[in-house]
Amino acid sequence: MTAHLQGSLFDQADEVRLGPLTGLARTTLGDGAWIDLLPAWLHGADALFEDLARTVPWRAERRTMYDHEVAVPRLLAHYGARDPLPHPVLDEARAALSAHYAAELGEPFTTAGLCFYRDGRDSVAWHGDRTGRGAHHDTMVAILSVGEPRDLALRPRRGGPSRRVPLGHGDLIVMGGSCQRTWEHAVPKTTKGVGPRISVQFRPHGVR
Ligand SMILES: O=C(O)CCC(=O)C(=O)O
Ligand SMILES: [Fe+2]
Repeated sequence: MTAHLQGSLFDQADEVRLGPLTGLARTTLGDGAWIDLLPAWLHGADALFEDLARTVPWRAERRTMYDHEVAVPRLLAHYGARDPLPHPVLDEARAALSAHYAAELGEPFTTAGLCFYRDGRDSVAWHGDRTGRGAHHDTMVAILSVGEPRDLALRPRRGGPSRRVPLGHGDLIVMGGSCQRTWEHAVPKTTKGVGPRISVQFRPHGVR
């Protein structure tokens, strides 16, 4: 009896599953941009972190900056629309997001980009996801975060104060409207002792 109870409690804590999206709350940023937030959408986020850290074929990339080749300060992986995602709960997350935003977005989320921030020195500089259609069209980028929280910073492109949203442990943020065009986002470096974080970014076709 006792052993059974312990077993089921352990299973519950370890179970990786999504909650409902009903608690999503929208914040209007201005210039047609908004963010939707849902803290702790994913239960068992630590277990998913461990699984992704171990099983995803992480790539360390290098980029040319001016005339130097520098290491990209995070590890990366990318899954196209037809690639199997590295954990079944990510397929569920993509389907749930596609269903929830179907009317507003008008198309499904298809691709998944993954970033692994090993410690506070890993980061992503200010940018918008506007290599593709995000440059000219309203779109959405949904990000599920597991591992230790890191701040996602957001600032208006035309200038003005930035805001920071700490994201980790199964939190969901969706950047929508003109956010990729009129706002920029970043994961700033930090000298605080922070543990590793993995983010999963779901995007529609042609948005990068
Ligand atoms: O890790 C994050 O939450 C943000 C990543 C990001 O902005 C990107 O890969 O375009
Ligand atoms: Fe981005």
